[in-house]
Amino acid sequence: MSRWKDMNKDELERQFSPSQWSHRMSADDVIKSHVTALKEGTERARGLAQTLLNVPYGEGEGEKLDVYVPTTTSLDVPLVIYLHGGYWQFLSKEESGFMAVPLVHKGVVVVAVGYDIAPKGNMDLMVSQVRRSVVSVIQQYSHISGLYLCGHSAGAHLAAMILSTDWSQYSVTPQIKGAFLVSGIYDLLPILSTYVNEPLKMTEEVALRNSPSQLVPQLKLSSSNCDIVVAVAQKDSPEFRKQSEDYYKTLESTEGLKVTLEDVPNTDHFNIIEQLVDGDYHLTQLLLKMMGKS
Ligand SMILES: N[C@@H](CC(=O)c1ccccc1NC=O)C(=O)O
Repeated sequence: MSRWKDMNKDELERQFSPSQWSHRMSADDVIKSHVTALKEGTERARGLAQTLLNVPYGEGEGEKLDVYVPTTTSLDVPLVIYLHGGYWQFLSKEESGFMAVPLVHKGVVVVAVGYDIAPKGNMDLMVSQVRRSVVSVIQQYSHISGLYLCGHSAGAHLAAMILSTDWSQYSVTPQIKGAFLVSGIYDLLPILSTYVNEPLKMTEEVALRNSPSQLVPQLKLSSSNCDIVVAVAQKDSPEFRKQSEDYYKTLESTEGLKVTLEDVPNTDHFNIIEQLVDGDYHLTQLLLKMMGKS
């Protein structure tokens, strides 16, 4: 029996307000500091790496991505696609290149994908956009040695939706070697009646068809060779932690999937991802190891 169904609206909204659970700062300050950290990290990456900014992956104004390119003579060049968080209604690719410095330094291409956040975009559109961005990336970068995904929060949800795609409707079938799902939401039903859904305006039907927890059979068909890391912050709220634990358990009990749960000590919902600017951070090391670049 899920706990969220027994909660009143206030408690549910508290559980799904990550900023209220930080052990480091007040709610307002942790969000301000998060945006600043991501912006500064992205500016630094744009200064240090070669970049291709605003590359279109579709016809829409918001269907653009940024590429951070390593200078390397190696033939073994993995590529990681980063999907930003922000509850499908905040942030953009403009502050999503922050993780590129340590990765590009090790010879990894980093792609930060933009998508139309709410209220401009809705859930179906965002999922369709990020799926098309993956197709576009593999068409443009056919020489890479491996394709990886990393997503934070709402971006981890979108990454899990990519892993759960029936690619028969697309021109190519991406082979995703690994996925890093950081502090994600995998069951959208609990947020339907909260403030998070106000700009999204999801119905129950929309929430169900866009919940990775409902799509595990498709994930098994499409992504059976993918290494999946489900990472969660020690200081994430109990309901956020439950989302990761439940999704991990469902994947883990599905035969043929390689999945690990990383409970990252001393982190909250925000610095669990911010620290990817640091090459020595546990998750950076794990990501590099997954790509054979540590
Ligand atoms: N109301 C949410 C806001 C939030 O999640 C957020 C806000 C701005 C930028 C990013 C956010 N979340 C995750 O990246 C919270 O309580 O944290």
